[in-house]
Amino acid sequence: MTAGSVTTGPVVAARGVDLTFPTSDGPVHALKGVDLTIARGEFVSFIGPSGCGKTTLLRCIAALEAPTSGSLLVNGMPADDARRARAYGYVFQAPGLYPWRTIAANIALPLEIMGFSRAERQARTARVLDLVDLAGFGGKYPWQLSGGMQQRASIARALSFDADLLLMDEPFGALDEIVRDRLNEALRALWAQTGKTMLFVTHSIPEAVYLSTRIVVMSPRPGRIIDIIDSPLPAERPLEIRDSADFIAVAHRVREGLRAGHSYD
Ligand SMILES: Nc1ncnc2c1ncn2[C@@H]1O[C@H](COP(=O)(O)OP(=O)(O)OP(=O)(O)O)[C@@H](O)[C@H]1O
Repeated sequence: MTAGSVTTGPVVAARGVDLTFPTSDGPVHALKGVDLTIARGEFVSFIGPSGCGKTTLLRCIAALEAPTSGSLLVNGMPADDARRARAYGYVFQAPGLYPWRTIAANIALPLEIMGFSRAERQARTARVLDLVDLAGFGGKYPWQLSGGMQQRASIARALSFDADLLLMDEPFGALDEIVRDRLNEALRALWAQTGKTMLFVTHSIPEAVYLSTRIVVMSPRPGRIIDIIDSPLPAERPLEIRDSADFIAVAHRVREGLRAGHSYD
């Protein structure tokens, strides 16, 4: 068994999840009535305008926020228990690598905290560096790597303890389009190779459509799900698939959902 893994049942089961933040300007309804079931091995993207609750939903799954009401199970257990069982790796928009540590030492940090032996840390670090195509860069410092390579290193760090679930909050948002295309291809390959469940927040329609087996379209005030699209695209996805009729049709449906949920205020 890998960290936090279970063999059956959904990875995420959310029923009527609401989250209201009390603020000095009154309550903010970050999430309202979220119902969502995510099966093992899915690649699910969350897309929607700023403030629709994408990050809040990911943070609830990670037990970094607690819903105000509703039920949320991760690997069949309360999200808090799943966090303690190290059910997930989390990748943020900024790579968040410590500049005084080498790439390998950054990746090994969670393993150090978890008490893995030195030999095990080295073996795992080498394996995940290989998975993100950074073999040979472990001895470099973050500033010696491009932005795209740094983000791959942060994905490697999230993979290092082999959780079955990867939560990614706009990991490629700050990168230029060409680098982003390459990382999208690499992430699909990584997903196919590892079979992990991936939850991915993005503002980009092409990125969501290219990557996902399902796309969750969200809308703000209150943050809610307005559409869930099963992708008809094949597993094999060269970048040129973006010119196909199926791709364009899904992108169109996502855009329509975003437009319907947009209040223009
Ligand atoms: N800790 C907090 N306290 C008060 N309000 C919050 C807090 N965290 C989020 N919010 C509010 O909840 C709503 C949802 O925020 P969230 O960050 O989840 O949206 P998002 O869809 O991820 O946005 P973005 O695309 O800009 O990252 C927003 O109105 C936000 O201002």
